[in-house]
Amino acid sequence: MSEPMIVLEGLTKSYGKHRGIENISFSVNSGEVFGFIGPNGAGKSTTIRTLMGLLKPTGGCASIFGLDCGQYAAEIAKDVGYLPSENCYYNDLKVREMLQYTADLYGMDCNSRMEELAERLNLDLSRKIQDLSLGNKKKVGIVSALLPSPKLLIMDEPTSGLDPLIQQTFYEILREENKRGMTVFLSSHVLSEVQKLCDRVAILREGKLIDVQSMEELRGNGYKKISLTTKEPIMKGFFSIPGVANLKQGQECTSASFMFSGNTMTIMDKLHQLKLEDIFIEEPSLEEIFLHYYE
Ligand SMILES: Nc1ncnc2c1ncn2[C@@H]1O[C@H](COP(=O)(O)OP(=O)(O)OP(=O)(O)O)[C@@H](O)[C@H]1O
Repeated sequence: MSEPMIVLEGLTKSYGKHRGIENISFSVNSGEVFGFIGPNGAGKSTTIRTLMGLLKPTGGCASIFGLDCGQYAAEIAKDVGYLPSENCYYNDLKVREMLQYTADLYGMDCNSRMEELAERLNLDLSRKIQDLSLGNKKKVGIVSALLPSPKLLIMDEPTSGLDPLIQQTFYEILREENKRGMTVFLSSHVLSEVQKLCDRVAILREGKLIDVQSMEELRGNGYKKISLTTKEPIMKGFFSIPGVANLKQGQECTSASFMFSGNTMTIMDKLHQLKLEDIFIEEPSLEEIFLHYYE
């Protein structure tokens, strides 16, 4: 069993009267790719900034590498690559100079890695930061976080603003780095992204942790998505049986879609009673599995 690399215990941060995050507890193991997911305003950035020691918690505590995040922020930062949700750069610098500055901070010679990452992400090292598009600025942040080959990578919404092809390259890079031993903690409000990359995911809503699940658990919860049309109207309450969720019926009552988890024979018996015109039984997307968390 691998050691926890990040531990949050009852972590709370309020901004005066405004809620930030409340009583968040979970841990991220060494070697994991861990997703942190929630809609806008859920508290992802607040949590990450607290982990980086940029915000002081108003309750609870957090540690990275066994060190308290507030007290040992500088010590921790030596082994962490961090991509904030919004980056502030020295606009006058060229991309290469900016990245060299990062390498110097870590006291490392990262030239060949800089060239390689920039080439893969299609980032022009000779341009001035101020002339870059938002997406290209994001790439500077990504390269900067990856540059020192940190033990732990913490990224806040890394792919927002990146075009789909570059996103794919970014996912490849993360997978390779993870194989070589880098632990990854990333926040996102895009489930498909988390689905592609992560081993486990923490689900956040309105500042509170709702659940922590492995991708296998999420996938293996047995839900099937069933959509059907019938030749005759379906009676009201026909699908009021255990295991049916998110039922939606058409106005004419000749179509229905729902999620089902339970005994296959029970639902097959039910379906058998209908004069079916068409039926689709599919694996639901993560979005659909997650829906009930946010309803
Ligand atoms: N400096 C601040 N002062 C007051 N309230 C804040 C401050 N920063 C964040 N909040 C509040 O804390 C809550 C969590 O915000 P946070 O930015 O952490 O969420 P998020 O999940 O990262 O969302 P997004 O994806 O939109 O960045 C929100 O209700 C937000 O309004």
